[in-house]
Amino acid sequence: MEIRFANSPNEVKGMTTEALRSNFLIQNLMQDDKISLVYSHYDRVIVGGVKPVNQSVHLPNEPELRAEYFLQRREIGIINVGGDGQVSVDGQSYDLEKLDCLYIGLGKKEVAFTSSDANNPAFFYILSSPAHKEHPVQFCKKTDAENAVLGSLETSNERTIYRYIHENGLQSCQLVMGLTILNTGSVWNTMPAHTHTRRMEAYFYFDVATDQRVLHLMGEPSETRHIVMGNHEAVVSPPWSIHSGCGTKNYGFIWGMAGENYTYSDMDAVDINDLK
Ligand SMILES: O=C[C@H](O)[C@@H](O)CC(=O)C(=O)O
Ligand SMILES: [Zn+2]
Repeated sequence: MEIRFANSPNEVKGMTTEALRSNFLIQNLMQDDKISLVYSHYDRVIVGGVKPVNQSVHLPNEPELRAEYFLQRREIGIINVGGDGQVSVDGQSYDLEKLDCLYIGLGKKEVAFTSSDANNPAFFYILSSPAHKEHPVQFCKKTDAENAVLGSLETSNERTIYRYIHENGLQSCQLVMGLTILNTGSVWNTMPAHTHTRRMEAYFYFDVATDQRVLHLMGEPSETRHIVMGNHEAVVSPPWSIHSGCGTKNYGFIWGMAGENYTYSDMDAVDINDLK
């Protein structure tokens, strides 16, 4: 598991493209029959990806956690962005089709991931944060998630937001998680942008065509930077940073947060005219 420490806004201002990418961009999350994990010191969130092909892949107990098992003091949200797959939790198996979500609370010991078809494997994106109370395993299909249509074609940001783990959905200690899908012809996410210093956020872009890219925007509203991203890549947004993106074509992304509060709508909006 890769460990990444936090950066101050002043440090980030002076970063080169390469430094921005090595601190915030997470690549190669989906590797055949492997689990990839990055531990971020922003709210101690772990970002990961699992692509089981020919065998089941287990959630390991990472030495850095100094725990008896991964979820001893953590919770985890899982969303499948690939073919049909299964997640088994202490022997109980759950079927996850594309864009279904599973929440696993603190205390569960054995978590394993499998794909139904090696020729069309599941791609599980995972996000884990520290937890202090046990919540049961909860499952949500995309069709059952609370959703809201935002933006317009006129401003190239017509999109549907699906909320899975949140105040009125799957219950957690601090994890908030869902996804956003842009309509054809819309390329902007989260514009107007916002910050929420109470929570960090991570984005994972999916359904980005191989010959297309998303220019992800980060930084303080008056000091924006961009990171060019491809399919199945994640990016960590510090609590003081905007997180927004513009694609060369429409795409989808999973967002997830952890931190001080649990309120999806708690955002400090940034006026487009104030961006620099
Ligand atoms: O704090 C909330 C997050 O930034 C995202 O949910 C925003 C988003 O998906 C969008 O506007 O498209
Ligand atoms: Zn946000």
